[in-house]
Formats: sequence, C-alpha cells, structure tokens
Amino acid sequence: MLPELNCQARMRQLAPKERRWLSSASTIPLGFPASSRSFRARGVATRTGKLKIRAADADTGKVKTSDVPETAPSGSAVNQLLGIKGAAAETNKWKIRLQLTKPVTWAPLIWGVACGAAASGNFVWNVEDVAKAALCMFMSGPLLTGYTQTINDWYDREIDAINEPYRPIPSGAISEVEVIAQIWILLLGGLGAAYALDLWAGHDFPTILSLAVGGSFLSYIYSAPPLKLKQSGWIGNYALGSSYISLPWWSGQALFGTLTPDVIVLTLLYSTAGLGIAIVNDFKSIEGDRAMGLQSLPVAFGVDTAKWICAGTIDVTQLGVAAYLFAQGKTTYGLILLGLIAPQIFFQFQYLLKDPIKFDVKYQASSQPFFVFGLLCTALALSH
Ligand SMILES: C/C(=C\COP(=O)(O)OP(=O)(O)O)CCC[C@H](C)CCC[C@H](C)CCCC(C)C
Repeated sequence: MLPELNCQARMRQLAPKERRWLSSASTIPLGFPASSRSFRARGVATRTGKLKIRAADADTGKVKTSDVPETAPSGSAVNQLLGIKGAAAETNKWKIRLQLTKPVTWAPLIWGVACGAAASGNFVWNVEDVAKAALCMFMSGPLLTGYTQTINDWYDREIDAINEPYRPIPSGAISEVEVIAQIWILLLGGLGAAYALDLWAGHDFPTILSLAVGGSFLSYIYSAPPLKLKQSGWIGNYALGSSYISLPWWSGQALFGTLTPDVIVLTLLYSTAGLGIAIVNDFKSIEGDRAMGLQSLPVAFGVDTAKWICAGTIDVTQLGVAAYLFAQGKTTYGLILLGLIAPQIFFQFQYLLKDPIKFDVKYQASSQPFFVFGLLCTALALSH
C-alpha cells in the first residue's frame, strides 16, 4: 500500500517553479552508479535540514513499487543503529526497531535529566539515586524520544517514500502493524515508567507522569495532522527546542526535588536558545522546504535574516541567563557561563554567520559542547 504513493498528485500541488526545481535537481550519487537504476535519485531537503534523497521518476513523477530501493545500498552499520542517514541494509527486526527510535536523538533528553537532577541539589551518588536517574533517562530517551521518533516516521512515511525510500517504513522493512505496535509499546512504557518514578519519589501529585503525558501529546501534534507543528518555523522549532531542554530537566528536577516556577521560567527561556539551534538545521533545506510549503525561518525570512535570528536567539538567551545568575549573586557560575558563551559567539562568526549553508555541521559540532555545558553550569548554579 505504501509504495503506491501518489507522487504525481504531490508534484501537481507544487507551483511550476517548484516542480522545475524538483525535476532539475542535480543527481546525487548513492554509492552506486545512477545508471544502474531505472530512476535517478534527486536531492531534496526537509525542514529539519537534512538533505534527503528523492527517488522519483523525473518524467512521470511516480514512485514505482519495483523501483523503490529498500535500503541505502552502501550504508554503515553504525548509522543504522543510530538511526541516521547512510544506514546499512538490515533485516534484523530488532535493529530495524532500534533504527526507528533514532538513538542519536536520545542524548539531549538524557543530558536534560542530568541537568534537572543537578539543579535539584538533592542528587546523591548512591545506588538508589543513580537507579532513579537511570530510569528517568531511560523513560526520556529510549522510551519517549523513541516513541516521538517512531511516530514522526509514521506520519512522514509518504514523504519519506519520495525522499528516503530506503527508510524502514517506506521500504517495507517493517510492517505497518509492527510500527503501530512499537508506537504504543514505547508510549505506554514511557508513561508507565513516569508513573513508577512518581511513586518512587513519593509524589502526591504525579508530576513526572503529567510531564510525560504533555510531552507525548506535544510529540503527536508536532508530527501528526491537522496541527503538524513542524510545518511552522517558529512554533515547530520552539516546540522542539523547549521539549528537548525543558521537559527532561523538569523531570529530573521533580524526581529529586521540587519543580519551582522560577526554574520553569528559566528553562522555558533557555528553550529559546533551543529554537535557535533548531534553525541551524533549516539552512540546508531551503529549496526543498519552499517546494513542500514548509515555512522554516530561512524560507520565511531569507538566509541572511535567519542566520542572525538563529545566532541572536542562542546568544541573547544565554546572556540573559548569565545576567540572571549575576543578579542572584552566583557570580562564579555567571562568569563560567560567559566563558562558555564566548566560544559559541566565536564559532558563529567563524562559521554560522559566514555561510550557514556550508558550515552548519561544523558550527554545530564546534559550538554545541559549549552550549550543553552552559546548561549544566546553570543547573549547578541553581542547586546552590
Ligand atoms: C520528531 C522530532 C524531530 C524530527 O523532526 P522532522 O520530522 O522535521 O525531521 P526528520 O525529517 O529528520 O524526521 C522531535 C520532536 C520533539 C517533540 C516536539 C517533543 C518531544 C517530547 C519528548 C520526547 C517528551 C519527553 C518527556 C519526558 C522528558 C517527560
């Protein structure tokens, strides 16, 4: 059923200019000669910025069942397990299930729980606290982020059949029933773990379960119609940034201490920086996003304005947090945070502001470590 996607209809929905772009995009080598296939793979990019491979017949706009490659032919086994592009062909169902959960995306959530635990000021390095933190990380990463990513792939399955036909769902490597079962198991597992954590922490009100329900709902409306928040640059990026920064932090903090209004406000503010980080991923995909009607910020404002919005949100947010720390008399932490912001600004001038399309990955790789340690620094400041 899935490969029978109506790509012609999709092509027709596009403006003539966009259709031309899709049809004239240069051929991208997939690690095997294009001539060995009955169609050519064309580069299309998505709102989240990754260049995707479009496998449609240029003349007919159709994806033929027989033409759809099942996997990226010369991919890597590590990429397969991490759930990133360039994954090797895999037939093991468990590995395919893992791929769907995109383990590479669990890290920020796991880090966020650590920040919340640190901010609570109550975490002790004993077996019980480590076990509690580990369960909270497992809930946030493999279970709920896994659910988020699987449901995202589920609702993107038609477009992925055009862009990345070798992904697990459009390639048919995993059946629809199995995917739906995975979504439910991860969701219910995540909610169950959240409730267990509430019981373990002795909460009168199930704070962590409430966060998990809220986060799961956000995940759903981010990916699923009719809201599909990911289609909007501001809302989609803020939803992504805030849920990756605030929700796990709140969970970790509620698990070991109390979630206070000032922490909520501060982390929501910090999430604005998360929005900026999410924009970085949009620069590579401007043409494709425009063609698909996705209003990413580079599409809406142009590259030059968007790159400044991106750097501005990241810097102003963190400088605001540093100012807050100074105002609270946490001078040392404020200074450390400033010390961590400085290299980020340096890398912005070095990469992001010079050429965000060319240097997006370099920028992320060089500046992100300073950003995440800034988060931890802020968390530790709040604990004292
Ligand atoms: C699915 C997400 C990003 C992928 O976006 P996109 O489809 O544009 O990119 P690809 O083309 O590469 O697929 C992330 C969405 C995040 C979501 C809004 C909310 C996440 C919620 C947390 C996982 C919930 C954690 C709760 C817990 C800590 C209590």
